[in-house]
Amino acid sequence: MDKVYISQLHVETIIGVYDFEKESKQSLYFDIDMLTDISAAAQTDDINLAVDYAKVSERVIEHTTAKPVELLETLLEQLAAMILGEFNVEQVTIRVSKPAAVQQARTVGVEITRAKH
Ligand SMILES: Nc1nc2c(c(=O)[nH]1)N=C([C@H](O)[C@@H](O)CO)CN2
Repeated sequence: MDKVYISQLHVETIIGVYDFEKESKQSLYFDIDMLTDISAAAQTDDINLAVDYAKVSERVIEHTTAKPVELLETLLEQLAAMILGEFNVEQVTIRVSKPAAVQQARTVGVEITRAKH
């Protein structure tokens, strides 16, 4: 299967378990791998037959900033369902990093893989 990907998409949003995290935005960085068959897009040179990484990026930013959640896990499940539901993607892997969360670590985060069933 082919892959369309987005690397280090930066989004500022309210996210976190603790009260202080609900008061100011933090940076999240997303890496998204989307498995899809690119042959129809390649043969026709038609963006409408491609998984448009710009549109996926827009939707990820929109969803992430729309309604705050506490856990990265919750956000990733929602984003995976959105991408599989709205785009021609068979399987998606999303990794989110929250670099300010643990002072002693360069970054921390969560990664999930979900497929269409
Ligand atoms: N597995 C997770 N662990 C933690 C999360 C999370 O979303 N998933 N979140 C926090 C806090 O919000 C943290 O970022 C603040 O330091 C802690 N652990």
